[in-house]
Amino acid sequence: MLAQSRVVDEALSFDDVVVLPGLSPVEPWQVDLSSKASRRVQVRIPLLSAPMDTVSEWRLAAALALLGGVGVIHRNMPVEEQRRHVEMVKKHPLVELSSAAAGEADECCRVREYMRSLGLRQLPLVDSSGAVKGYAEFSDLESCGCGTPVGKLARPGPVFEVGEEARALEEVKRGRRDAAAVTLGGRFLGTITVQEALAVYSPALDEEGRLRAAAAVSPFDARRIEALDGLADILVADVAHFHNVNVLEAARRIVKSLESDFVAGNLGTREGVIDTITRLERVDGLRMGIAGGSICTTSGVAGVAAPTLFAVMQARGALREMGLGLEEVPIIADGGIRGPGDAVKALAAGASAVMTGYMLAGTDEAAAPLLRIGGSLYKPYRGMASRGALERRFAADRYSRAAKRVEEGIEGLVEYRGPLRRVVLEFVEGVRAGLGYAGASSIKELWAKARFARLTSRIGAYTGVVKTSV
Ligand SMILES: NC(=O)c1ccc[n+]([C@@H]2O[C@H](COP(=O)([O-])OP(=O)(O)OC[C@H]3O[C@@H](n4cnc5c(N)ncnc54)[C@H](O)[C@@H]3O)[C@@H](O)[C@H]2O)c1
Repeated sequence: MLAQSRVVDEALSFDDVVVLPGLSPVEPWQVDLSSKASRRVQVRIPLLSAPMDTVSEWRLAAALALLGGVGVIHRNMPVEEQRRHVEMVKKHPLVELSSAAAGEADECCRVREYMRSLGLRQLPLVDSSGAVKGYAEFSDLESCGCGTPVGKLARPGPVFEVGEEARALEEVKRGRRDAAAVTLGGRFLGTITVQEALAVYSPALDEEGRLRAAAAVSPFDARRIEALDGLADILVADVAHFHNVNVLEAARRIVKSLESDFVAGNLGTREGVIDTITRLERVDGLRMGIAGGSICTTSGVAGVAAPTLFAVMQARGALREMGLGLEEVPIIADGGIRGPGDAVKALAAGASAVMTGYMLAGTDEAAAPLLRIGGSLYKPYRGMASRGALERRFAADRYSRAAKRVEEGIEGLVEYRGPLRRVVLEFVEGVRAGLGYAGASSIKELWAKARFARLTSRIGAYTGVVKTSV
């Protein structure tokens, strides 16, 4: 009887519920996915990368912001390095660049092959210092003999500095060139190609027209917070248990003077949210979910968890009790998002955006190296409380201190998934389809309309049919 009375709630996770279909006012492609990552930070798509050292460094953060989301740079590195990563995103060109270009000493057949694969008539050539030497013309390479240094055939052409992408795009779009080189301080950054010029971009931009970037911090790390404040759009608290009086007190001391938005987390319960908002002068967002991640072992090690869907529902209830709107303190659903279906459930429950490491870890842009094992390609992926990640933290940051003597994460591999763009487009189309089924033309409408039903058994894709399509 006592045990029974101590069960205070039912912690639903993604597999326990479905969102019910509803009368749809729009077609899926018309669904607007713009949202907020925090009180003042708008995003075009409701997707944030988790601050994990196998996932979120500047390359991924820049690529994600170009597609409309926000990357949260991890804190497993010295303060100055994390600041540089945020700066790299802020200085990044506003178009996606093909990072490869022919070197001056390369042989013509390799360059020709590369140009053929991209369908290019021209390609910038760079020297070993990263300076652009000119452009190779495909027509010249067709007749050259193999072994000819391509640099010899280079013709001059315009070079665009970061900030001049609009002009470079215009050149390429109007067909004056097939490719344009973009440099940063004279050093080659990448090439804008015809494909890139024609693609539709909706980057997430700050007030000055630079890409959005967020950074993970510990509320105890005043030096890191000071170094990143005002540069990163959002400072995202990165502790496993924000609902700790010491963490709350440390956060209380720092939030007052912050220029950047501050997202508190991780939190899992209504009480955690109420205590956080009551004690802190400013909370610009809530990072909800404890122990839901695919690499997280907290629930096994400690017996404690707040599944992400449940945690979002708890936050929504707490905000309602406090008379706060979902747009005033946006909720970020963090942990265990396996794909767009889980994201739709999190959004329907009241989240403004989802945060994921797992979905992005296998992409080209993720921070970990690509590995070939037995003919298949993988990328390492690990929890931030795994042994390897903690060792790196303590080596890189002498101010870091261990609060626990136990690991709460594993180190593993995920399958290689190609460019981030592919994964994000799949995500966006899935979420759009979900909102379409639910009868919502925007996330705000989904909050108002969505209805959940409990599942009594598993549905779909469970017939024993073997998939042959790829
Ligand atoms: N989202 C999750 O479910 C989850 C779970 C475990 C770890 N992590 C991640 O792993 C990394 C390390 O996390 P961390 O918070 O253990 O590291 P940390 O050493 O940075 O801890 C920060 C502070 O959080 C508080 N805290 C953490 N765990 C606590 C507990 N069990 N009981 C009471 N207070 C506690 C303590 O005040 C501690 O000093 C972070 O990046 C974190 O986000 C995430």
